[in-house]
Amino acid sequence: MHIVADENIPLLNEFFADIGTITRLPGRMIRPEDVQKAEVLLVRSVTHVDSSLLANSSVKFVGTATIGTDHVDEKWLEQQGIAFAAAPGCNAEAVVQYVISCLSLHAELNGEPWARPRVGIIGCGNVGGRLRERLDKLGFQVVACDPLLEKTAEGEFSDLDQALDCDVITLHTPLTREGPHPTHHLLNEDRLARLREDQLLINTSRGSVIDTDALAARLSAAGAPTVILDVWENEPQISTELLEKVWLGTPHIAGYTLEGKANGTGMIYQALSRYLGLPVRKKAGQFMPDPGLSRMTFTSEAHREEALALAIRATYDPRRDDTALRRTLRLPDERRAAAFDEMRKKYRTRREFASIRLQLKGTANELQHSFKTLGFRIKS
Ligand SMILES: NC(=O)C1=CN([C@@H]2O[C@H](COP(=O)(O)OP(=O)(O)OC[C@H]3O[C@@H](n4cnc5c(N)ncnc54)[C@H](O)[C@@H]3O)[C@@H](O)[C@H]2O)C=CC1
Ligand SMILES: O=C(O)C(=O)[C@H](O)COP(=O)(O)O
Repeated sequence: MHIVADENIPLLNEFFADIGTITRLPGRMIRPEDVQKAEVLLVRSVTHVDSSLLANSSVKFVGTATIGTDHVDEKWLEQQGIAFAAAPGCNAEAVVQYVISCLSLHAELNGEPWARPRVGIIGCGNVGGRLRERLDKLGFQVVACDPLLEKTAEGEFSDLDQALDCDVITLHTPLTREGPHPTHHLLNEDRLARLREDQLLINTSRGSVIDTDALAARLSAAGAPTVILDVWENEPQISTELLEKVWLGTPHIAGYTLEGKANGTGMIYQALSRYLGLPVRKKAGQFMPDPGLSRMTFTSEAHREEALALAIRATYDPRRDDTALRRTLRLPDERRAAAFDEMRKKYRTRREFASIRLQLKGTANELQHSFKTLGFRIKS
């Protein structure tokens, strides 16, 4: 069996070498001639999978090791009888931890208590729903907006305007252009105009959920909100004007923990195995190496806010990725897009909170509860 795969999918050999022969290609460079004789195509978010790529191919199964599926024409695949599998929720935990890190950093730099702001979560699926639950338990006031879920899911939901009125607004919708609640340019000029200077807006969904030109203009006007962007319109050719104006900008890596990426590969391996009628023998967890940082200790002297900030930041500090992305502003225009992709390709090994075991010596129960809620493991 011939498998064509994006070279940035981790653990390709470990999961797929005994299923077929793997040809690895840069995701943005996969061409019709590359897949013509392939039976299986494995991609990440940068490969557009549609009739123009697959019309003359022998591909019978497409897997994307990502949560988002806006790069795949699922309707066309279905019409052609080509099986398709994505990896829902694979890196949801990574994105949640990215947002929590941003919230904690923002609170610390503004000298504000950690759980004070009201957080508006727009899109409450795997990422937003998990974030909602965690922030609720940590004592945040959460305003959840998800018009597609509100009729079926438990819990209270609010409308978009209520979510957009919160101290923090965080976007977790898919990118959609059709249906009753499309998200393309959901945050348009009109909605962006209503945002206030005291608000923080975080986008880890897809760049096109916000209108770039309108956001750049809003950030140049008086009373602009603080903005953190992980995702951008027209990646990898992102707007340098916008990058200069946001508080933090990262190169679409919110989901890039080792666990999140490996889960993505594991999920499409499972789907392909089931499709081929093969036994599912491997799991992402078996390929996880020991983390570089495996233990931290806090004593009874530990102050809750500081201890949480320290542990969160030791695991992930968004300023590091922001600094690296901002460095690309110095490059000539023609090299910037490649540098964006290169940063993602060579992204360091980032681990999740659960990879760290905390030793708590006589600390208050409240601190233990917060650490557990965040997902750290406590050494008893
Ligand atoms: N920055 C990154 O590295 C990553 C980005 N993502 C992006 O995050 C998105 C969300 O991920 P998940 O939560 O796992 O997806 P999901 O499909 O589990 O949840 C999305 C939720 O958004 C809701 N929604 C749809 N349209 C809406 C609208 N107009 N207003 C409010 N809610 C709406 C849906 O009802 C659903 O509950 C993905 O589609 C992907 O584009 C996902 C993983 C990593
Ligand atoms: O899972 C998703 O959806 C994402 O946004 C991915 O984390 C993006 O990573 P790449 O597929 O672009 O490597």
